[in-house]
Amino acid sequence: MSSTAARATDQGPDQDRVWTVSEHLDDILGHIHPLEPIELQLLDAQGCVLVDDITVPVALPPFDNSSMDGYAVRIADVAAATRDHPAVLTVIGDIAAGSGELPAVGPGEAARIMTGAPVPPGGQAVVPVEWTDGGLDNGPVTTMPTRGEGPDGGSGRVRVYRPAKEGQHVRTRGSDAGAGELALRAGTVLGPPQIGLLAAIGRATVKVRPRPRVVVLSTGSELVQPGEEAGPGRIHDSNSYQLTAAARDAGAIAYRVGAVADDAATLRAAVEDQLLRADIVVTSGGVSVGAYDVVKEAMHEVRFRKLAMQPGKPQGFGRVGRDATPLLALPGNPVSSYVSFELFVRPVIRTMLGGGEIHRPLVRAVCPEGVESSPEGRRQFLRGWYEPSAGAEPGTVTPVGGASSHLIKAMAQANALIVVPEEVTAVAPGTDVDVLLLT
Ligand SMILES: Nc1nc2c(c(=O)[nH]1)N[C@H]1C(S)=C(S)[C@@H](COP(=O)(O)OP(=O)(O)OC[C@H]3O[C@@H](n4cnc5c(N)ncnc54)[C@H](O)[C@@H]3O)O[C@H]1N2
Ligand code: MOO
Repeated sequence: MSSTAARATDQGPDQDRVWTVSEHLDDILGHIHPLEPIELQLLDAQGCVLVDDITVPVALPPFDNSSMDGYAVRIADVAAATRDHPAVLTVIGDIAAGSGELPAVGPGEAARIMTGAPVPPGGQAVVPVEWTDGGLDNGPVTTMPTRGEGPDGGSGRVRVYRPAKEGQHVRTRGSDAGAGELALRAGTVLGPPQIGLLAAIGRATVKVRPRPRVVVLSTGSELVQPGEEAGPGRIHDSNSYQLTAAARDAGAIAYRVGAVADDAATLRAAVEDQLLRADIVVTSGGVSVGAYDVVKEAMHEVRFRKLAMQPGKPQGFGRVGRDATPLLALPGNPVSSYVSFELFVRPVIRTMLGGGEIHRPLVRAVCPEGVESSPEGRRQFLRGWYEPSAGAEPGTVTPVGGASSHLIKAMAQANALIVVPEEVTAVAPGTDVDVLLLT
């Protein structure tokens, strides 16, 4: 063993011990903190966690406004209106959404008003245009005559066929939220409706914990980029794509770095180059016991260990560079790297985000087929297809493909991981199992 390799392994009498999944996760999360808040433009804050309570600065809506295209009227004027005996009112003008100057509606008068337009002084209710003749003196209409035809539709008067109640079709000032009311609580994850609310109350920016920036590097001289021909003995680099997509899915900003060849100096330089834009570095491959295990060779700050899990036995974790950026070194087998991401990298991203769920949901489900064998002493994560049940009963889960960690197609056909505990070596058909949901 070279001196570099000696430093790269957990030290002491314990160095060959096998770590449990939770010990490794706890060790990692013990070094991870939510990122420092920053002020972001609204759309850049999507999916981020709000740092402060946000209050409504001015009432929402800010003024009484119409919820219908119609006529602003006085109640008394239309109280006795019927189809046979309509109220006939003088139309004094148009009020469009955005109007600043409002005509006052006096007795016997109506103002044509559009949805969202401010209700004018004197206007006590809005009668929808469908309750009127639209000013055309030809019975009820279904739409308003357009602007070009004049506010009164030609006659200067409108016939109203139904009475209206005070405030009918008027959305009052503050009916959504009053000034000073709590709009969003600190800790809220900003989804589309929350971003809409912030915009509605006039906020252009908001203080949130930013998305962690994850740099994904794959290692291996056998790797060829998709789109290029894979020559003899070579394969396409799928891990860097899968892991970058997984990082985005977890809420991170992810940068995929093309595969780095199995050369320690090249890998070290590539990692150091990336540190400037990384809150987390994820590598795939090069962590086992082979002669070309480059991550182990290059990253002396990383502690490499064996975990009691399958797939995903070899893992590394350390902090690199001036900012002690966390680096998670995942095994290269495609299923191993993805399962490791879900178990270890996703919680790191979610912890840095500072809110929301850290882990994928874990449910119980019946496994009608059972599991023929599972290695003793290792927690197995089998790929599965989970179907929820219609009622309160547990759903079902069916294994997809075998246990081997090169089965990329089966992984892509699964939506869950069946968790078989360390002490269980077989699952009888029809037994309940733990299932980690991946969607
Ligand atoms: N003698 C032993 N050999 C191995 C052991 C062991 O304990 N003793 N552990 C096995 C296990 S478990 C795993 S997992 C792998 C981990 O190996 P590495 O992390 O060093 O990964 P590589 O050797 O670089 O690659 C493994 C496998 O995955 C393919 N690969 C790698 N990168 C990619 C990528 N970006 N896209 C697609 N496929 C990739 C690579 O070609 C190999 O087939 O070690 C076992 N060996
Ligand atoms: O642990 Mo390896 O990750 O089984 O293929």
